[in-house]
Amino acid sequence: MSWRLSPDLASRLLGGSVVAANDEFFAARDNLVTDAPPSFAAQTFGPKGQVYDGWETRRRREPGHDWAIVRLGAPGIVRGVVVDTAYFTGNFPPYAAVEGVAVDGYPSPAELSSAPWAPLVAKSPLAGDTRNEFDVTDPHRCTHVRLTIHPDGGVARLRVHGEVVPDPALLPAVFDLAAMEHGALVVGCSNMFYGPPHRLIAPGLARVMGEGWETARRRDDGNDWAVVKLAGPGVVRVAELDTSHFKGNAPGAASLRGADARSADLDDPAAWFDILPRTRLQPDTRHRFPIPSATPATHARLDIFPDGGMARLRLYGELTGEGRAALAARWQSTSRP
Ligand SMILES: NC(=O)NC(NC(N)=O)C(=O)[O-]
Repeated sequence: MSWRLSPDLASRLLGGSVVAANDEFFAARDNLVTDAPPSFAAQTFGPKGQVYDGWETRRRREPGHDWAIVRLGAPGIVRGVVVDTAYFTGNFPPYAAVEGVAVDGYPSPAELSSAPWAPLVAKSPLAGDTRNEFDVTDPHRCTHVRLTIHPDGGVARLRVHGEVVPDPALLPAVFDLAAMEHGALVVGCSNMFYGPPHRLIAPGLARVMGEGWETARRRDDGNDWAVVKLAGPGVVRVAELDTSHFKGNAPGAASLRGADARSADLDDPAAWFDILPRTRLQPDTRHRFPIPSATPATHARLDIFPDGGMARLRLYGELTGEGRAALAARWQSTSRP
């Protein structure tokens, strides 16, 4: 799978935050991790100048560079970075570099400044008003990244795509096996006309309909679906199907099935067993269902009938012993020596 389809670990959707920057005279650093695409309205002048949806520093009058530090929403391995200079034309930085570091606990900006930063993207030329994409090959996990721009200017968004690597010490016995913040991933869906399916597994409650997964109206006899790769092999105990905010467009019913990719081919329909049989849903409701099946799954498939929107899917359960051991090994193997 291309890193472009993997979660943006820096995004506010996952809880990312721009914890420090040396300058943000023209436009606030916080905008770097806004989940929505950047926007622009010409001729909108505030007291400091033209208003930009991004991070923008003042013009340097002495040599140097500007920087911003992002705490990722979840620790993870970075596979690709987008330095998006959307709408910055006469004021984009000609060069940028990105570094990463994994720090335990909750470091202050001062502690981060002396952390052992490692290069993720070497100092590289940027184009203005462009999604500047960079592959990253460093295999170690990061908790923070630092964007450096040379010498100054504006960047609309910093996207840090990669794989979440959850800390096994922080996972209780029963947790949401389908949560993005625990390393789960939406690996396929039938339709995402109005909203991408990864929002189904984002942290917290959706605040509006636009924060959920929504398909187009179907005009055939089929139904829409999404498949989630779970945080690890586990047994689902309680499923939450949340149709919050979908009032005129909630699915009429849904079902959940599981499969174990370690022993079965996911393309084989016989691989899938019932977690929740087809069940009627109500609009704008957080439904919770106890799950009697004790069969471990690595993947879960949500079918909605026939189409519509879902705010969240939560699959609370336990990892198998093997699953927990695999997460511990991955945490170890992604540590920087
Ligand atoms: N017209 C501008 O965008 N000028 C300046 N930037 C802002 N935000 O006003 C600048 O010097 O980069």
